[in-house]
Amino acid sequence: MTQTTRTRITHQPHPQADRVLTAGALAFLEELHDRFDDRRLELLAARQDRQRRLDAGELPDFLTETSDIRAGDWKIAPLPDDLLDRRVEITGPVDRKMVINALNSGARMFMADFEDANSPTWTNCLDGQVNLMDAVRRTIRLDTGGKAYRLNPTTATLLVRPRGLHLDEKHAALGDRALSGSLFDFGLYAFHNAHERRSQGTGLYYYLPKLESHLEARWWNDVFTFTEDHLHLKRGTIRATVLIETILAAFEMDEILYELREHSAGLNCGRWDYIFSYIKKFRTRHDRILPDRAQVTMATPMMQAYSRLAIRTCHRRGAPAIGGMSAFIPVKGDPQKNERAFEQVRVDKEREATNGHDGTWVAHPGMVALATEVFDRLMPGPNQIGCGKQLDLTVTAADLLTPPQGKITEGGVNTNVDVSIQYLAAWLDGRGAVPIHNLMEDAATAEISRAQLWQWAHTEQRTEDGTPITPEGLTRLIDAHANRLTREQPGREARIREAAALLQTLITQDTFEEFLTVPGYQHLT
Ligand SMILES: CC(=O)SCCNC(=O)CCNC(=O)[C@H](O)C(C)(C)COP(=O)(O)OP(=O)(O)OC[C@H]1O[C@@H](n2cnc3c(N)ncnc32)[C@H](O)[C@@H]1OP(=O)(O)O
Ligand SMILES: O=CC(=O)O
Ligand SMILES: [Mg+2]
Repeated sequence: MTQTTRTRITHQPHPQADRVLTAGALAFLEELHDRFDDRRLELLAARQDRQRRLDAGELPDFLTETSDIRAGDWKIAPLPDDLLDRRVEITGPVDRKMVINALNSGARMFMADFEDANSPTWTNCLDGQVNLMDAVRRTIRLDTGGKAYRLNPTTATLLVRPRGLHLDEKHAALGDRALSGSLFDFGLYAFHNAHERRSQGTGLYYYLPKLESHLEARWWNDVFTFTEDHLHLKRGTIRATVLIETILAAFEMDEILYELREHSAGLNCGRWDYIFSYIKKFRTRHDRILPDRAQVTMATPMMQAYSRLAIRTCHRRGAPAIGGMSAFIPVKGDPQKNERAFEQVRVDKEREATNGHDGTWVAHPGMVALATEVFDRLMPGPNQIGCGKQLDLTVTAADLLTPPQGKITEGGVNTNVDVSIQYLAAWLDGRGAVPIHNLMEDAATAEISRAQLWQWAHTEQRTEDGTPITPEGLTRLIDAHANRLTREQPGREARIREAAALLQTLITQDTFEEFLTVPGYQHLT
């Protein structure tokens, strides 16, 4: 254990810790912690209070106390030039090779992810900061022996997604409290890159994950304002796109934009966490059960209402509404499956562009050209903010809350077990995004799988053929899948058993775990 200013770093030194955890950077993190961490914990407690009310039967609705904000005529601050055209955004973990590949991918934007796509090991989190510092300075390189990675002359604009409010950085503590993962990721990127960014004529651009209310947006806005003052940055140097990826935030889109209006760069439809949040918030309600994960597509009325409302809300406020991630990725060695994957992505992107989204997300460089072609064809200008689409739309609470029709199938149950074990095993290995059955899987998609298993077992659902879904039955299924996976993946038995044990606890315990990454983090070094 080493003592550095007031912050205790409780892990063996990272080889580049001297670059990242400088005295100045730690002092800044301490300022953020002292000013904002009590409020963060209060906001997390407020989430629990809200959950208790939902468990008692309350349903979300648009807030009465903020109706003047929804009715009012206001706009977010004008967008900087480099955030006007965001037609294709690639996302990926903060791994060095991925950062270079994503910046070179031809996408307009790259969201470097400390959240869903990152397994927050100490190494990954500190490596990520080093990689971003080098990317901002354009010195990032990698030689793998077989290949030399360098930045192209033209690269994507960088956006950074810090961890959500629920995650701690357990390797850095102040007093008896771990630092907030959000403030750690946000603060280090801001501290090390603000002045470089300013000298390059641009700003610090972020994505904010998993917000559940406009009060959480207010917290982030206060963090931004303090940071700008502290680092002597002009107001609005920091701009953030908020992911609308919880069912509760869908009822507060205007309010979230309003709170962040000096710092906003719009909203994004984070569809996977949105589905997870719907399951989580209504976990005990028999009238809100979702069918198999594969059936909850963006074409369903509930998901269409959410995406169209995001577009309408953003465009009334001069803000971009970015679409979401199709989980289809290129399929190697099977041209037919590959063609189907591209077709799925094409349909998804055409739906988004036609509805009025101003850009979209792709998971893989192989999908950049396709998504760009769709948006070039259907979005002639840099964005669709003034296009008038969705402006006459009315979305009711029922539109957002009515679950899509569909079935729970034996295949759906098996897929959820299989994907959950495989993803957890990868995450525990330090990989936060992986291809499984030719789909991109990350923390958000895996959350859907494990949350469905808990909900189906605890609300006594049956598959379409009448088989009851029970904790005991799921335990047997987890064992069977774990046995098969250990045979298929020699050398990984211990990890697969660890993942299976974690999954079993998550889905058989009486209480629903808020995030799988919270107990999972206890297993990570
Ligand atoms: C719900 C949400 O939050 S979505 C946002 C969070 N999720 C993500 O960001 C997932 C991003 N995608 C990925 O991580 C990856 O595409 C995966 C894990 C799904 C698949 O990765 P791989 O198995 O490595 O794919 P594949 O082998 O086809 O990669 C081919 C090349 O593309 C690169 N690549 C693949 N995906 C990406 C990406 N998102 N960004 C940059 N480079 C990428 C690989 O590094 C590899 O490079 P190389 O040829 O130089 O070695
Ligand atoms: O972060 C994105 C999502 O879909 O979840
Ligand atoms: Mg998400």
